[in-house]
Amino acid sequence: MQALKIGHGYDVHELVANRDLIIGGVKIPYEKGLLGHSDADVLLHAITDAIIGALGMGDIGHAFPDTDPETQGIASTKILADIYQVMVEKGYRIGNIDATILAEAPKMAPHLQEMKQIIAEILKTEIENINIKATTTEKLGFIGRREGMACEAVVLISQLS
Ligand SMILES: Nc1ccn([C@@H]2O[C@H](COP(=O)(O)O)[C@@H](O)[C@H]2O)c(=O)n1
Ligand SMILES: C[C@@]1(CO)OP(=O)(O)OP(=O)(O)OC[C@H]1O
Repeated sequence: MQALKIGHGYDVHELVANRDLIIGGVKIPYEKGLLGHSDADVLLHAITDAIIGALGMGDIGHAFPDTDPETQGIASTKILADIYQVMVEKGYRIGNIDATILAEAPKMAPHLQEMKQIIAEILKTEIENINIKATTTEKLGFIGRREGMACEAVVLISQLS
């Protein structure tokens, strides 16, 4: 029987002026962007953390410390691609991913298909295996006040036969 493993990821970044808003590898037009040591792609970080979690290897900050000057401004597509390689070397492939972006604005819906395409390409899986959705928090809390965004992701990985 092929072994299945599940992982969960959660990430938060602050919204600030003079930063690009990059989510799921897509640059989204908006008045603010997410702050981070990397490009602060909250969706890719949650997915990366979910894969790392499924592999039982800790978290994204362990693999990519935010104190490393070498990775300042790194694209999170690169981080996800690196973790994908680790996953393959350990003998696993993606089963499916389900992720939820928590953001009051802007609308993510017009960009979800492109995000899924980018993620499916990096993880060498069918686009049908990737589900991404978005919700507001009904103007409540730091997300509702547009001070930041969060993302949750779950991933199933299965052993290569
Ligand atoms: N940043 C967002 C938030 C939500 N959406 C889409 O709008 C729908 C309604 O959101 P509620 O939080 O009011 O339930 C939701 O189903 C998403 O499709 C979005 O695109 N971007
Ligand atoms: C990705 C890393 C590394 O560049 O930095 P940030 O962009 O600050 O993102 P965070 O979600 O705090 O995750 C871990 C970090 O080590």
